[in-house]
Amino acid sequence: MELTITNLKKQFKDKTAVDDVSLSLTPGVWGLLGANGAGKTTLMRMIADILNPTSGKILYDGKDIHTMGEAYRNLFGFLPQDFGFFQDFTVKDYLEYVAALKDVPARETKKKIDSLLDTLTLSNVKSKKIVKLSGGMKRRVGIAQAMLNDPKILIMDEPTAGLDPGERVRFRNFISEFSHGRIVLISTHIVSDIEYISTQNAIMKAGKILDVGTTDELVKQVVGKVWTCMVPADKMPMYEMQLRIINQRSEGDNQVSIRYLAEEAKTSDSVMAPPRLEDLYLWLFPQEETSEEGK
Ligand SMILES: Nc1ncnc2c1ncn2[C@@H]1O[C@H](COP(=O)(O)OP(=O)(O)OP(=O)(O)O)[C@@H](O)[C@H]1O
Repeated sequence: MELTITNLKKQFKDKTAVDDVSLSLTPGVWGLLGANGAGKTTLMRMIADILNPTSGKILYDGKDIHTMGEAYRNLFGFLPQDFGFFQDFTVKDYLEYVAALKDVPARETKKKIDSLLDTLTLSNVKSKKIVKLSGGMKRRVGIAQAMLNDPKILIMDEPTAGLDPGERVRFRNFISEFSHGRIVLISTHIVSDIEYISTQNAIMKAGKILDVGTTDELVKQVVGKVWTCMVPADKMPMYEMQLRIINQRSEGDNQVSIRYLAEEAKTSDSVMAPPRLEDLYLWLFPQEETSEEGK
């Protein structure tokens, strides 16, 4: 199974949101990383066949997705970033409605919904109206609707936004298990949410794919550029000005341990640290703050 994206472009008036993207998606979890406005949502909407490319092609096992119509939609699940719910529906009614739209066979609907509600810990709110749910619960209902038809291709735009730490861990495990034999593409700002489950990552900047690789392959770019050291707390303002600090933790005794990015050690006691995907992200997107909620 393969989704082949070739020279894909989307032009909005004078803005090129997706600029000549070529990418071959194979089964596994794909992390799509990029700063705000990089073009992730636009790319995902074209893959979901709800936005027409200006030029370029998307082929599913050699067939143009535009010509596949219903057949493509049947093997597809999509969680958009802005999810317009039917707020007055109960969770169960809403999922039944989506299941009918997606042609899930009636005899399988109840079992499928119950199983998703259970996995996404929504069983005890299934009779509640969606309008009454918390943000994280609504997001999980969104994830459930995307998965109702057991999709072979699952595209999720920021699925972990609003999930609490426990929910994120469950989400990661669930997606990791689900991805066998399927293509799962996830965009997120929360790098740690995909770093350990992604088979491959694609890094997007200004409409282009900068790099594609496993987490281990990609982080090689910042080997030798991530450092840790201890500094006196009262010197922190100076270090904050001079260094690209990724993390800091007060260690008591007026000491702060810091993790920073630099071509070479900037203090005599700095120790080189093994890089993480977040380090690479910050190296590539220096102005971008990563949201590490839930950590
Ligand atoms: N319908 C549209 N009309 C005009 N410009 C658009 C439209 N949709 C997106 N853009 C622009 O295209 C660029 C890419 O936007 P897109 O939403 O794809 O980025 P993103 O990587 O998903 O960002 P975010 O993480 O903030 O959602 C942005 O500059 C955005 O303003």
